[in-house]
Amino acid sequence: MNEIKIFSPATVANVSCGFDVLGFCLDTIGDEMVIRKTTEKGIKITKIVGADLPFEAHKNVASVSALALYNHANPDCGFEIEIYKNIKPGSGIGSSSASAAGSVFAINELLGRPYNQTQLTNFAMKGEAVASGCEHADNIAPALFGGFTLVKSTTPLQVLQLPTPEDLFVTIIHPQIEVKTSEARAILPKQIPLQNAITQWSNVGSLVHALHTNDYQLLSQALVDVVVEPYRSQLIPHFDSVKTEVIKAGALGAGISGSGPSIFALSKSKKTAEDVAKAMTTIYAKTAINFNTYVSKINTQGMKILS
Ligand SMILES: Nc1ncnc2c1ncn2[C@@H]1O[C@H](COP(=O)(O)OP(=O)(O)O)[C@@H](O)[C@H]1O
Ligand SMILES: N[C@@H](CCOP(=O)(O)O)C(=O)O
Repeated sequence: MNEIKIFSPATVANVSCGFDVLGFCLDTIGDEMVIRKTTEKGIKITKIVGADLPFEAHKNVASVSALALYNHANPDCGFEIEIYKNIKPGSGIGSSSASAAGSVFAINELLGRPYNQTQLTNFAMKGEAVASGCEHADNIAPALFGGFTLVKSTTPLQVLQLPTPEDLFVTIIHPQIEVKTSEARAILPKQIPLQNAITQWSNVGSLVHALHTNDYQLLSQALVDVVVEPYRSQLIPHFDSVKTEVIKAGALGAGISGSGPSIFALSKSKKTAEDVAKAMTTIYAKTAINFNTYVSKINTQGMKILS
């Protein structure tokens, strides 16, 4: 095989209580990428459609992660990368991760799969670090493994795959203002009060238990973030109203998707997720802010090979 076309999914990191460790993968939103072998050695970005992103290999996260794998594998060919962006950069639904994870997934396929998902995650984290200033894996892991993931540690990298309850649906609203992950990280405090830490780790444990036991009530109670949300929600206009209205519409809970500005909500059925989308839309429709809404199942497969 000399060429591959893939669907590289959007992801929701943090899932309220799990800053930098929890994430899940989306089904209906994602980029497409075409990667092909070349006789000329090295990694080149040859086409970017849908976003204004750098072509320089050391600046684009897709080539940075691809180079990490390439330098390790030292194959006797090169690769060129085409990126078709559907996930807006700075949206909070893992735009940079989709590129960073997509390129290593595709090159691994073209090389006959020498690396496992954990090794691919490690390579992709090098790209993610260019975008966010930090090697976090909470978007990369669900993009590569699919479903819900928990990053137990990054050094050494250990990713736990969590179960996905059958009826769980996600609603996303993306108000079109850009929040750079690096900036949304810079505003966070370096230390947190002990009582907040206790609340947060009790919620992370409960959320993981709820996924294992299909306990939607516990899941709803656990979708709370007392550590990061109080700071970042100030960057997102109408965040509090959206949260209040989506709960009235039947959502189990809602929070900031990744570093924002997207807001996610989880619901127990597609119908409720669609009602939640209407509630979100009603709020932003009254403002001058452009927005997109999406309803998606959790994608348990992760990356998809299109051809
Ligand atoms: N292939 C790429 N896809 C998306 N963003 C990229 C890519 N390469 C570099 N970037 C940079 O990464 C930043 C967007 O990443 P980030 O702030 O983490 O947003 P997101 O939450 O959407 O991933 C932008 O500064 C963008 O220029
Ligand atoms: N844990 C990170 C996740 C960033 O996600 P993104 O989709 O905004 O890139 C953080 O919260 O900083």
